[in-house]
Parts: sequence; structure tokens; C-alpha cells
Amino acid sequence: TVPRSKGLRDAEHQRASRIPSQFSQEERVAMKESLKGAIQIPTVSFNPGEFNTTALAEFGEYMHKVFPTVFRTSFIQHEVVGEYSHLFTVQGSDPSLQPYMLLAHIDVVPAPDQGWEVPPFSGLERDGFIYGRGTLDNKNSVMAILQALELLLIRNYIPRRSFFIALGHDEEIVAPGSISAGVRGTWGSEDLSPPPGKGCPARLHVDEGSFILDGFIPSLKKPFAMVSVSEKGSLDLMMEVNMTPGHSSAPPKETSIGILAAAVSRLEQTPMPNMFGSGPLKMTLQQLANEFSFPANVIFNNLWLFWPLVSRLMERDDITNALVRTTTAVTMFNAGIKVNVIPPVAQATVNFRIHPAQTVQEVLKLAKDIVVDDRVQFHVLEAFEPLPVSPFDDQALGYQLIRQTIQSVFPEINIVAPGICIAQTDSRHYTNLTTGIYRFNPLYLQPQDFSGIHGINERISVQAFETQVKFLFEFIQNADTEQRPVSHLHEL
Ligand SMILES: CCCCCCCC/C=C\CCCCCCCC(=O)N[C@@H](Cc1ccc(O)cc1)C(=O)O
Ligand SMILES: [Zn+2]
Ligand SMILES: [Zn+2]
Repeated sequence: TVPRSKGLRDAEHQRASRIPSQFSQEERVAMKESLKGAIQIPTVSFNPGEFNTTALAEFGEYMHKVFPTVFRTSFIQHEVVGEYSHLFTVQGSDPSLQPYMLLAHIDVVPAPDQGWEVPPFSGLERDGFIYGRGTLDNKNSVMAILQALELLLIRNYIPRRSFFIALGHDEEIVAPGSISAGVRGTWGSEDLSPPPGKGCPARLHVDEGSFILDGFIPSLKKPFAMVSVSEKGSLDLMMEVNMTPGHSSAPPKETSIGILAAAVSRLEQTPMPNMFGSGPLKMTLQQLANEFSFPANVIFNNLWLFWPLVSRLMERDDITNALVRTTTAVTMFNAGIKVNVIPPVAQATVNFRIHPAQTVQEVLKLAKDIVVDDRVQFHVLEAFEPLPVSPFDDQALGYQLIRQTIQSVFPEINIVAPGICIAQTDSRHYTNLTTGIYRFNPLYLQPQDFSGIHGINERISVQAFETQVKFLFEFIQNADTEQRPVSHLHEL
């Protein structure tokens, strides 16, 4: 712990130099217009190596235009990494303080027009919401981080603790993560304990990957903040059936399409085992137990007895089901060359999101045991193991900084709980550099909002975006604390 005198000075310093997170009406209008402009640039990632490079280049110029102070501040270094990713190094006044990293991504998934109330790249504002692809995933974070920094700099802020802002351009494709590869390249090290002066100096990473969750669990009436201290693994498995093509007037009993469709159907009809009780979920629910109304509070305070009931209830909803098991999503099916030709090949791709209690190999074996057809070939396209759990006890400074900022910006939220991200984030590329990886977007999220992520009518309220800027404005200042991680190998 920091000695009292130093701690006191630290607190006094914090009080004396604290910049209030109050923004003028003009600044609030400007920040929402900046987000709209960002949404209008279609920075779509399609497949590995298939990006809208024109839009990505335009976005780089756009950042210079809307955040001029960030780009002209002498203690901020900006580097373009991997052609379209951006790494900002903000040099603090106290080099003895371990730096941290804020992550976000510029690229978005495609958004066909159909189903959208407004065109997905219009950035139109309706009833207090800004609509568009990337408003939640993840241009809101890109713009909020840079906006908060711009507003701090305009108010003559000088950070004490250095930090990095890593804005990737390929998060939405399975890539080596150009920004992380670039960052590692910049720091010249791949390992957790590099020689002095080498390696990733940032021991705290904050990325997308959770929210203030509102309405995801029946009988839990109050929203709570879940900070993801881990994330599920993933396995992209391509299944293929090859057969001799021929005239469709004399077809075999089963074609390659029929064989593969049956295999895929067996996978869909046979969910992976329910792993409730092993992984961060139990911790999340135990922290929430007393927030539930009766009798749920009794149930969640006695999971040793009621866990079979809880695990069954959580299976009923797609989102909470994703917390208790490895999920199976058949996302691509390609086959056939012509209506009167027996199809030579059929391919299907299955996207598994792996529960922390399982491994890639275990899921692969389970899938083969479910398909149980040696005419089906298996090809692993990409795989990531579930990530380690980052420290979240009272000594974990990174987690505590996030918790502290949540409580100051969202005073109405009285529960901050660790949890797991059911999706993947760019932070998966940094696990060999630090264990202090946290995923949290300071936004309220309701189930219907989740359907907008990679779906239709993705939107963010103007007020929520302003609050996200406020959160980062506060977080960056909170991180200036002189408190240091305790010696027992804790990261920030
Ligand atoms: C106990 C309370 C209930 C908890 C309810 C949880 C609700 C959902 C909350 C957060 C989900 C996080 C979604 C935002 C981050 C998504 C980031 C993303 O889309 N990542 C891609 C990365 C990827 C993976 C595989 C690929 O081939 C390409 C990209 C993703 O799809 O995961
Ligand atoms: Zn994302
Ligand atoms: Zn995404």
C-alpha cells in the first residue's frame, strides 16, 4: 500500500488537479456529430485481407480532423500500424508509474440495408438515438476514448501515468490482430517478463466485451456492471463432404449436401454439455445473490443446492445459455454447382464459442463424436483457447480503477461483478503480455440492444455516448493515482 504521507499527497494532488467532467452544450453537440461522422465512414471488414481500405484510410484522416489537439500535443506520439491501425502513446509525467492500454476497433461487420429503420451507415439520429453499424461495436469506444482525451487536453490536462490507445482495423476478422502484432513489434517483446526496458510496458488493458447489463436475468430487477475478467475461446470448424459428381437424373441415395446437412443437424440437436458452476459465472451470480427478490435471493445464496435448477433456467435464453456452455453456431453452408448436377463437394462452417471449462481439443472431439460419419472431413480454420481469468481482488489495481470509475460515473449502480465475455475481443492477442485484461464498455445494455450487435438497428443513445466519454474522461484521471500493484505478481 502507498505510505500515508504519499497517499495523502496523492489524494491532495488528485483533488488539486482534478478536471471536472462537465462539458459545454457546444462540446456535447460536437461529440455526437463526431460519432455520426465516424459511423458514416463504412470501415467494413469482410474476410481476412478483405477490408474497405478506402474507408479505413478516410477514417485515419477523419480522426485528425475531429481531434486536432490529440494529434498536435507534444507528449502524444501517433503511429500507423499495419497500414490502417493506430497506436497512440501518451507520455505521462511520472515514468515510475506503470502504463496501461485502452483498446477499441475501427472496423465493423457488414450491414445489409434490409431490416434497418435507417440506412446502417447514415449515422442518423432518431428519438435520441444515433443509429448505425459500429455505434455499439465498436466505433463508440474509438470515438469516446479520443474525445475524452481531446477534451482533457483542451483543459490543459497532463497525465501522470503514461497510457496507450490501440485502435485496431481488423478485430472483426480472424486475423493475427495487426494492431497487437504491431504493438508487440513496437515493444519488441512477446513475453510477460521481458528484460528491463523491453516488452509490453502496459500491464492493464481495457477493451470492449461487457456492459452495464439491464434485464438479462429474470427476477434481477436492477442493472449491474459486469467487468469481463475472461473471455470464451473459439473454434471455427469447416466440415466437408466430397462425392463424385454426376447426372442428377440418377442420383445416389445421399448427395454430399444431404450427408453434410444431416451431420450439421446432429450438431445443432446435440448441445455441448452444461458447464454451470465451473468458470466465472458462479462468482458473478454469488455477487448478485442479494440483489434478487425472494425466492431468487435464497436460490442464488444456496447455489450448492439449487445449481441444477439455475443451470436449467439459464439454458432457456440464448444469451445466458452462452454463459453455461460451449455454443454451436452453424454460420456458413456452401454446396452445389448446378441444379442438374450431383454436387461434388459440400462445406459447412461451425463457429463454437468455448466455455472456460473446456479446451479446443475437447470440443473438437465432442463434435466428431456427435457427427460420427467418416464421410465428413474436419478442418480447423481458427482456434483460440478460453482466456485466463484476470485478477479482480482488492489488490488488482486495474479492476479497482474500473470499479471506482463505474461508481463515480454511475452512482445508481451498486453492483460491479466480474464475469466472462461470451464473444472474443482483440485482447485475446495480448494474453502473453499481461494478465491484467479487462473488458467493459460503460454503457447500459438491454437484451434487445444486444441483437443490434452484428444485427440490425444497432444504435446508441446520445446520452449514453456522452456518459461513455465522461467515463473515459474520469478513468484517465483516476489512473493517475500513484498506487502501484502489490508485489505478489499482480498486474495493474
Ligand atoms: C450473468 C449476466 C448475463 C450476461 C449477459 C451477457 C450479455 C452480452 C454482453 C456482452 C457481449 C460482448 C459483445 C461485444 C463484443 C463483441 C466483439 C466481437 O464482435 N468480436 C468478434 C471477434 C471475432 C471472432 C471470430 C471471428 O471469426 C471474427 C471476429 C466476435 O465475433 O466475437
Ligand atoms: Zn467489437
Ligand atoms: Zn463485433
